[in-house]
Amino acid sequence: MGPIFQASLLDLDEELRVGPLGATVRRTKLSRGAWFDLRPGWLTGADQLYERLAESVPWQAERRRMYDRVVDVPRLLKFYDEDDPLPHPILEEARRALNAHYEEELGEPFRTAGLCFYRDGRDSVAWHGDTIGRGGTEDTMVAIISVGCPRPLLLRPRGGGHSLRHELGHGDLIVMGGSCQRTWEHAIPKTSRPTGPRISIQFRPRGVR
Ligand SMILES: O=C(O)CCC(=O)C(=O)O
Ligand SMILES: [Fe+2]
Repeated sequence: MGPIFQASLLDLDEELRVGPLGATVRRTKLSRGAWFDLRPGWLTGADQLYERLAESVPWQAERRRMYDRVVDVPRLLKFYDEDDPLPHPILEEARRALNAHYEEELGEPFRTAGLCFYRDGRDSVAWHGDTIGRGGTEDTMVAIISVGCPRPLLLRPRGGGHSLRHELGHGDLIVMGGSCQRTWEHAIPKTSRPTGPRISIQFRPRGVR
């Protein structure tokens, strides 16, 4: 059993399902050919998904070399490669729906699913772009579903500049596209405010990390 997420009362009786995309998706253009799409509340009944993922995903604590030190990665991780069964059928459905909406523009399907578990406000992801694979040299897309407690996702132009802040709430979808991974950076900052757990599910094309 992971950290407790206070289920949103409104959500409790709702069926777990993905909503429509289409005209409900709002695109914001950034500089240098980057953009992001937002679809708040794409997943309804998301409490069930949060609970299942928190309990049943074999979460991994990782350590990474940072210069001359080895440090704990400040979040738990689990990567599902393209042929791995996803840990909940709604994620297969979400990926199919994302592909129906984005595949033509993306030029290939979303295939892999990376999961992150932010246990509390001390967990975070530092400024970065997903530049492994196609994301480093060409336009691509990364689609993220957020469940659990809201956390802000920050975006800033690579090399510095004003950052944009979007609170990603329970069931929300954000898709970063165009040149976003190589010309902009994103982060989930730490916070000292009491913050419950959040799980993010990132769908990416083959090879992008
Ligand atoms: O948790 C998120 O929404 C972002 C995660 C992320 O940027 C990554 O894993 O590359
Ligand atoms: Fe990322």
